[in-house]
Amino acid sequence: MQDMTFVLFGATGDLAQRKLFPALYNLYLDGRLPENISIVGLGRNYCSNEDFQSKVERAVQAYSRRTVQPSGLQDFLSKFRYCAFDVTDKESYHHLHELIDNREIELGIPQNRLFYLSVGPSLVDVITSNLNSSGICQNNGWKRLIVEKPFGSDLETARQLNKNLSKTFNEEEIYRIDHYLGKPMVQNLETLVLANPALKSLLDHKQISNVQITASETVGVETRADYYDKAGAIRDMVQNHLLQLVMMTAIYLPEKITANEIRVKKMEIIESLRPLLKENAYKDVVRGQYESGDIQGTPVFGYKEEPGVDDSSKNDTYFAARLYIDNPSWSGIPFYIRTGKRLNQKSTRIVIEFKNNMKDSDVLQGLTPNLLILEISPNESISLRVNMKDPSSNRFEPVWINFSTNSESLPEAYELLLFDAMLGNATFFSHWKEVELSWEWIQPLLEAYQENLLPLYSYPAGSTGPEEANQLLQSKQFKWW
Ligand SMILES: NC(=O)C1=CN([C@@H]2O[C@H](COP(=O)(O)OP(=O)(O)OC[C@H]3O[C@@H](n4cnc5c(N)ncnc54)[C@H](OP(=O)(O)O)[C@@H]3O)[C@@H](O)[C@H]2O)C=CC1
Ligand SMILES: O=C1O[C@H](COP(=O)(O)O)[C@@H](O)[C@H](O)[C@H]1O
Repeated sequence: MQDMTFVLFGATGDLAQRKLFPALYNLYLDGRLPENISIVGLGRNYCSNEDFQSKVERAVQAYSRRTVQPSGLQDFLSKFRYCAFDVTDKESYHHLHELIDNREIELGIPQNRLFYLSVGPSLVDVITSNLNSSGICQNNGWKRLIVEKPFGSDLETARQLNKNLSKTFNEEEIYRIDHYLGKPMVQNLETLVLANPALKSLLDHKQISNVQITASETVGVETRADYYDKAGAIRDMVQNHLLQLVMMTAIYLPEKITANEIRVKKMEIIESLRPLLKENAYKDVVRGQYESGDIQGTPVFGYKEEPGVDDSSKNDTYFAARLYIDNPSWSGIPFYIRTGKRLNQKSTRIVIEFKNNMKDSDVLQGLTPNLLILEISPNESISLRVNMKDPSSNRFEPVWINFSTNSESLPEAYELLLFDAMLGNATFFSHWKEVELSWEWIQPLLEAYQENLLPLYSYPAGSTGPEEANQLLQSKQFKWW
């Protein structure tokens, strides 16, 4: 891997502490960082380099999945420098430029520059245009930009943002990060069928009755009301993570293809998503907001009582939908997606339900549909549910064939994605076209929200979501798994 400078905007923020510093440390332990790397962290308040390094150390101690090794720790921390920086202040870019140049000379490294924008979406535009005008991007080496989600807040703002970014970076230099694409089980989907010929016949579309994708969380809005109350579940989770999971589930590939071809296949899937009309969206979409309740024995506030949330907020903390992919493979097979905060469990999973052509009869009592469950997080597993006859009762009982990995030994999503961006591999980053097509599908729903065409149902914290989400499936005699 080539030596480089890694510039982290938002180095004092939540994502940097909980995910990015631990990811860099784990890469360091695995010898997967460049031999010489200059890491520059930015935030508005003054902080000495020493204090910043201590902050990084505290983050690594608190959040790394690995035990911190005293031996290499000082060497790792010595790569970090801090620069007090306000994105709107031109002078800040001047100081940053000087610091980047000086460290490159000091370390004798080429002018390869990777910029990570771990800041709110409203700052992305101003940072990239200033990176351009300040000369930081007129370097003698490569440059790359990692942008966090959500990319824009609707179709128009996303298009505008992309137009502005492309004045400074071309498509190959923009890495739109969606950390769900870095989760090892999601990356596995690409080769699951290729590596397991037995699954190829199992995953015959003719045998599948429906697909369900769930990303449920027990946490509430936490300290992010300022952002979340404007975004809601639809922008925070659906436009990006859930639609990416739909694409990754639907592309499963019988043969090995190149990184670029995978992105093309994904685009084809999202392009085939049957559009929803805002007037009819209520038939296929359920949105909800949590009320007070109980999460695993602890009483919690309702959304409107959370700090920073307006007590008349109509923001969605839950979203469920039925969608169809109108291509020859998936035609007529419903995909159900759902996500929500303050639900009864933390779990991200894909469930494939198979058709059950046998009728319950005297000889076939207790039959339930076969299920293939891909558990993505917090644990990783693949399970197949089959029917076995219990000789004592002569009834069929469901049993599980289960394979699970030791999740603690697996790399975290941000580790895999940072490594790929450093290498210049964009396979598991969202191409602009995927993002644009996702917003195109979402846009009528945003309009339906605005025009009050979609009711907002409430659900108690600690439940599985609004009752209306069950009805989405009941009309076809299905239920959520
Ligand atoms: N937190 C999470 O779990 C996840 C976050 N994300 C995305 O990552 C991004 C960052 O999120 P998160 O870390 O939670 O946000 P935070 O609010 O915790 O951090 C925001 C960062 O931006 C900096 N910042 C704000 N205004 C300015 C400014 N004018 N000039 C310079 N720096 C500024 C802050 O620095 P300071 O205040 O010190 O000046 C801080 O470091 C967002 O796009 C979010 O959607 C994506 C997935 C998960
Ligand atoms: O991007 C986001 O993801 C997290 C959930 O991520 P996970 O890896 O824990 O499943 C979510 O809590 C957050 O609101 C959202 O911005």
